[in-house]
Amino acid sequence: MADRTLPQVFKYVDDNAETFKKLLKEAVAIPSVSCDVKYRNDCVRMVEWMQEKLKEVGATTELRDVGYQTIDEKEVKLPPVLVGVLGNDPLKQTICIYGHLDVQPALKSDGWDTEPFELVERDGKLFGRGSTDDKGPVLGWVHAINAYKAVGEELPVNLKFVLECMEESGSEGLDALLLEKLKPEGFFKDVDYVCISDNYWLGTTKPCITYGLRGISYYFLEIQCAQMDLHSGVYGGTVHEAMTDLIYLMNELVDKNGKILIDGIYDSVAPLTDNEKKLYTNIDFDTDGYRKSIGAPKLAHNGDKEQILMHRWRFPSLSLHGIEGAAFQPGAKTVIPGKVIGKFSIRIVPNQEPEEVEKLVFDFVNKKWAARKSPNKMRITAQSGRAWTENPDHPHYQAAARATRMIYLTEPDMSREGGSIPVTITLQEASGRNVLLLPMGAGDDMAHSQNEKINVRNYIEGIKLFAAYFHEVSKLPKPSK
Ligand SMILES: NCC(=O)N[C@@H](Cc1c[nH]cn1)C(=O)O
Ligand SMILES: [Zn+2]
Ligand SMILES: [Zn+2]
Repeated sequence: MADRTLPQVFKYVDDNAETFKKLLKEAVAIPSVSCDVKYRNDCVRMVEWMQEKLKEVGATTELRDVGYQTIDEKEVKLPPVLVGVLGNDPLKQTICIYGHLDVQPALKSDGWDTEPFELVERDGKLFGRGSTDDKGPVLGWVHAINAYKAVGEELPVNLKFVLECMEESGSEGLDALLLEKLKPEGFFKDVDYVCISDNYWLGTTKPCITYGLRGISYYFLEIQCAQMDLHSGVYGGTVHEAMTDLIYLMNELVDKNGKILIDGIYDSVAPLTDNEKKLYTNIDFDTDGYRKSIGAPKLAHNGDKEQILMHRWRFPSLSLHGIEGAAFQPGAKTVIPGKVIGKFSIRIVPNQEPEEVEKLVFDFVNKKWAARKSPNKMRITAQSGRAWTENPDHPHYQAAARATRMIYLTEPDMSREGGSIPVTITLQEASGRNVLLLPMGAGDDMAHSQNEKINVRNYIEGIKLFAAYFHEVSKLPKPSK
């Protein structure tokens, strides 16, 4: 590739920033919320919209059926997975790119300043659900490909895409597609590297490259005391209330300092080595800025930087998320809910296995339930995905670091991340290749929260970063089998 290609690509990206924003606006306008079946057609529409974008850059695409999920004993069709292939030159490196097109739910009434599914630009930021998680980054790959095409240069790598629309809901059906269909069909045979852009910088100014994620073990704890909701003036004092039982159980799970109270939960956590300990000391992380950015009065662990990073990245944490069936709307509703479902999750870490964690949680909840001696019905179910770590000393990471330096003129931090992308470890195992997370967004993007955004700078420079990453990976030797 001629030396002037990348500057031309970067200029094209700068010159076309408005077009890239417009496309993100179109993507954000499709409310592809995976956890609510009401939006299932929008998820399918989102996948089809993206299929068109891949076709437009010349990829061959397929929508792969991944079957059904069971919701309230009903079978609901899962959105298809978009699989794409662009280029098959045996002399080039092949990168497999994964991303997701679904989003977390969002309502203006949750406290958004603007409509969540309408991308709004304000103060150099693009606000909208999915702007940073993960529609902006997924579109970034397409824009980077387009930029090479627009300046008349061949893409220096072959690409394979796996884009799903169920990531925010446990990636149902995806592992089976990857391991039982795509792998036997030979999809991974020529894959040399795997790259995912679905996380964020640690802070707001310094880019990073990510080599670890926590897994997630998500629980639904259901308690039923009656066939229907009850008037508390008529029935209060006469029934064993489901909500009272649920609050009791949920309060037994974790203490006020965040210590998980489930017996044995810390037993298999990978021990902290002296070498690993030193890593946390060298990382640039402004704990007070982090605290202020979320408006918290005080952080856990007395705000100690090393402890905060370790508890985000390499220790498990348990969060209580909500209660279905509870009167969460404003107003003094006086009902006794007949059935409530408490939702909580544990972010799991190396070397915790989901099956082992689920058993510990089930045993603990059953023990507490037996001690409670409630006549009500209790049921607990779980869905889980494993933690992932990778070797950050690999040439793939060095290539991504060179690309990052080219765009941001600074050394990226090698970081881990507290969130989860369940399919990462599956891709690592299915391909047998080095997997790398290359974040586009900043640490204050507020993914999953109110007013999610991506900075215009991160979006546009991120597209250049992806183009530079293609260039740097193309120069790597083919990894040995
Ligand atoms: N950007 C990754 C992300 O947000 N992942 C989700 C995954 C998940 C799993 N179950 C529910 N959500 C996360 O919460 O980490
Ligand atoms: Zn995501
Ligand atoms: Zn997410």
